Formats: sequence, structure tokens, C-alpha cells
Amino acid sequence: MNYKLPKGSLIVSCQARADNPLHGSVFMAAMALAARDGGAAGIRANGAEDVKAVKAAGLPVIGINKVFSDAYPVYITPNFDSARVLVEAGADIIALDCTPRSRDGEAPEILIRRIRDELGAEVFADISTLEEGIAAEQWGATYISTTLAGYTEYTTKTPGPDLDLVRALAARVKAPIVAEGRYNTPELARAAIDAGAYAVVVGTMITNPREITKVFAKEVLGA
Ligand SMILES: CC(=O)N[C@H](C=O)[C@@H](O)[C@H](O)[C@H](O)COP(=O)(O)O
Repeated sequence: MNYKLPKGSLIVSCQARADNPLHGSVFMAAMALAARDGGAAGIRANGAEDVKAVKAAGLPVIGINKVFSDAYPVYITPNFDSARVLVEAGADIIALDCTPRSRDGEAPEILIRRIRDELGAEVFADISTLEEGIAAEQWGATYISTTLAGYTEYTTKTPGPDLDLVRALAARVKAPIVAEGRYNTPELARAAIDAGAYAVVVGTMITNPREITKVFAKEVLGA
């Protein structure tokens, strides 16, 4: 099987919300170029505009569409239309929330099939537990990623990444496992590969200078 993301690779998530001084596709494109020059093999980006912009780096793009609402807990690519615009913008891979939680859209098993069949894109399943990873593989997801570990109501957010989930998935799932979420040091990223991950996604600690500054400031100021 040929995968768009290479095995053993680092993927960099280039995202900045509206309240972030680096919000905007010009900044995200620059982040993607810097990530590529530093050795990233893929980029994760939010929204059609940013997906289009980060394509400048010439790397495979994992597109997501964050749609926040008070009514539904699922916000990462909750429906088919939110996936379609990403593919139209150039995304090679679509990431979506594959938890069983309620959403303003189709069930994840339907979304996975339609994204593969109708849009011709690989599917990147964002999950939070072993059971969700097993289900997403059965539904046909290309990659299984620990993105949501610690971010669902029924999982615990540990200070570090959930390496145990990577290990558990690697033992039970044949699809490539991606480690994502709080991989905040190079050593932790390496530990993910050693635990059986096919690739690692790093966001905050590479592309969010405000959060990186906070880590330093906390130590320096003792705050
Ligand atoms: C839970 C959720 O919405 N995660 C998002 C998914 O796209 C992003 O906000 C994260 O930055 C990304 O997963 C990378 O993780 P980290 O920034 O910890 O390296």
C-alpha cells in the first residue's frame, strides 16, 4: 500500500486561531515553508484558505475544518461539505473526528467512505481511545491518529502525550498509527516512533511562538 505520508516522518501542524497574532494564511504558508526546510514531510492545516496557502511547501497536506458550535462537541471536519472544500483547496488527506460523539453532519463511518470514494482523498481518523481507533480502521480510515486523546469528555488530559495509546493501537491496528497531541519535545516525538507510531504530528511547540514563549517565561519569571 502506498501512503501519501512517508513512514517514520515528522508532520508539522500549522494552525493559528483568530486570537493568535500569527492568524492568517500568509503566516501559515511561511510556517509551512520553514517546516519543510527543517525536515517536515507533511503539513496539517485548518480551513480551505490555509490549506491552499500551505500547498506552497509542496508537501502532502492534511486538511481539517474546525467548525465550533455550542450544540455539538465534534468540531474537526464534522460533515461532508466541510471535507469537500478542503479537497477543492488542495488537501491530499482529510482529518476528521472519528469519535462516536454527536455532530452536525454524517456519522464518521459514512464520512470516511464518502471522502475516500467521492473525493479520492486519504482519511486521517482523529480518535481518543483504542476502541475508537479499532472502529475507524474497520470503517476504512487510512491513518489512525491519537489527536483527541485527553480532549474528549471521557479521556484524561495528561501533561505529556498519550504514549500508552500509541502502544495499544500499534498492538491491535494494522493501519499506520500517527502520534499527535502534546509531543512537546524531540525526545517525546522519538518515543512515539519507538512505541510503534508510523509518523508524529507536532503543532504548538513548533508553530506557536506565543505558547513557546510562555514555557520560557514561566521558567525565567518563576511564574
Ligand atoms: C485537540 C485539537 O483540537 N487538536 C488540534 C488538531 O488539529 C490542534 O489544535 C493541535 O494543535 C494539533 O493536534 C497538534 O497538537 P499539539 O499542538 O499538542 O502538538
